[in-house]
Amino acid sequence: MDKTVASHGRVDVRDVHIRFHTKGQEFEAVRAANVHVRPGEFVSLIGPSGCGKSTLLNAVAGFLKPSSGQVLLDGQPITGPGSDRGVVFQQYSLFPWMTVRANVEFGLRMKGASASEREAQARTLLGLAGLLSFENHYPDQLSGGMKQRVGIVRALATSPQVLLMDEPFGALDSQTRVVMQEILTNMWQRLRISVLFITHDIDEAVFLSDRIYVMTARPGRIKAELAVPLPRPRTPEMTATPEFAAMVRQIKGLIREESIAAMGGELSDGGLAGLCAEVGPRGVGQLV
Ligand SMILES: Nc1ncnc2c1ncn2[C@@H]1O[C@H](COP(=O)(O)OP(=O)(O)OP(=O)(O)O)[C@@H](O)[C@H]1O
Repeated sequence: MDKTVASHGRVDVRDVHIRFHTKGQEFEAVRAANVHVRPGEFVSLIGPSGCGKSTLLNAVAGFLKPSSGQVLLDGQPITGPGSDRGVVFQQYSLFPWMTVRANVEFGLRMKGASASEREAQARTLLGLAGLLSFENHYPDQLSGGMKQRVGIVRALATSPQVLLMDEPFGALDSQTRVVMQEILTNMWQRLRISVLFITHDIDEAVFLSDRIYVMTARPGRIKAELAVPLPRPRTPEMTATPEFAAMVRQIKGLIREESIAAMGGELSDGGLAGLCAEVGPRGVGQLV
């Protein structure tokens, strides 16, 4: 379990276009996206609401097929969901009638692992997530942060090559969220699994990631690819460094342009400046 160098888990999204057909109309969600996750790398996708982040992640999960282009895992085309990819969503998806440990063991049971294998794997991962003393609790006895930790542990239990996380901390309060980021970065540093992570939170993306892809407003294209210059292991103190602040500022600027574009023609930069003069600086922050 304690891997230092990952040899599998390379994700290649090559020139992917995703179009939906609704009510007889074609709708382009993702255009010509190229995203790569190297084995053991932590990569985030960030962009304005509705730009196609979840759509792209769903293509990697195998929940939907791109209209064109390729999605590969370790060089093999992804044709559907598989146990080589663990998925964590914002909504907790635990079985309420099962204990924490039974939830974690579920995927292993499906794969035919023996009771002793299941128990050993579940207890190792629950220990890493600081949840061992809750193994016999039921989900409704846990806080939101704990439920999401169980969700992550459950996704990791079958030893996937890649962890796909769609706004996993989006439903948590800001303090819990920060603690969850630390727990996740510590677990990732220990396991070195490849991660593709979606977030709206720029600080979160910078703190966790090796690289960040910034997407444009719809149809989602890759606007920028940025390497995070912070060393590993990451510590909370790093969020107070000039490097961290500079990266956050850079991404904020990139997303701001796209958020304005996503809000349509009625808001130009000039129009926004007029609005800011009326509502004061707090109004600007809310728009970004
Ligand atoms: N199955 C679908 N059928 C039709 N349209 C869809 C479908 N799934 C997503 N869309 C549309 O595709 C666009 C991209 O959606 P997606 O959920 O991927 O964006 P997102 O960047 O993850 O958004 P958010 O940050 O708000 O979660 C949206 O306009 C959405 O309404």
